[in-house]
Amino acid sequence: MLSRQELIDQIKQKKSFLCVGLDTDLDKIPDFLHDFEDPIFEFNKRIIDATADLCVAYKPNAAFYETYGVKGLQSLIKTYEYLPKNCLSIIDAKRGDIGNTSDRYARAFFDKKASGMGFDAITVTPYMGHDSITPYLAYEGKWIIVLALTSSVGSHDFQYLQTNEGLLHEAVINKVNTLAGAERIMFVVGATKGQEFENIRKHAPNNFLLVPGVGAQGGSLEDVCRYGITSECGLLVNSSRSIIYASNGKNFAEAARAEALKLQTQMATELEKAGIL
Ligand SMILES: O=C(O)c1cc(=O)[nH]c(=O)n1[C@@H]1O[C@H](COP(=O)(O)O)[C@@H](O)[C@H]1O
Repeated sequence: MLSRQELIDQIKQKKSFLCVGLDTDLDKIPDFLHDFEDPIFEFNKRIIDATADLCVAYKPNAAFYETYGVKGLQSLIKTYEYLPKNCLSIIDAKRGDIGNTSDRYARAFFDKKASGMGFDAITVTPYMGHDSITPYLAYEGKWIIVLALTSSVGSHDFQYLQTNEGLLHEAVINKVNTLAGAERIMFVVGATKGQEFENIRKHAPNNFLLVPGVGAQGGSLEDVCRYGITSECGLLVNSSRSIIYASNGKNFAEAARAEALKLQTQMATELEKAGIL
């Protein structure tokens, strides 16, 4: 489990705020891996081995495992076990439900004794309000990563609606920040929303932001950092497909490392520019 200070220390040590997304798809992994008993785990293991010194977080997306039923869950549990302890482990589950159900989701992903998984952090949707978020806070030291302004095309459908408390995503950030401090709460802000980070930082000056959308979705790391980076970095930038599917040949792990290294090199420059290194 990584505390906020430990996460910041890792970022400085590795000169990286990269999160590698493990959106592992049996249709996209190299053919030779299908000869293994657990191709998903074999793929993840090699990606992790190839990138662990370049990133500070891993984010398996639950959908890519649940789609394969029991076997997929077994691959997810093995992947969780394999994740390096000096990296933040994020389960991208995007759950949201009434209190007692949220408590079960929290237990499923946070309580290793119950499920075999003890992730450090979970992504949560805020739509059902505070009682859909507080059950996760009962798990001491775990992070809750709340969707605020997503990278999706549909983000305009609801997230920019004007409310009495400002734009809906602003209201989400303000309300959720009353539930717990920045050592427990992060927000998702899509990299495709580079121009929005200045405003987001007005509402979330201290929170870490999980920023997906660099790579396959076209978001720019430079744009994100222009207003998103803080004196403690405050960013975890995720990329999934552009790293893990850089090649589908025998060299896929080396190709993934090369892509991760490109991002890590840019991140080191941004950390220096911000005076963090
Ligand atoms: O919560 C997320 O991680 C998330 C939020 C968001 O606004 N946009 C977004 O793309 N994601 C996730 O981030 C990952 C992005 O993957 P790539 O586009 O392949 O880098 C996927 O697992 C998405 O589900």
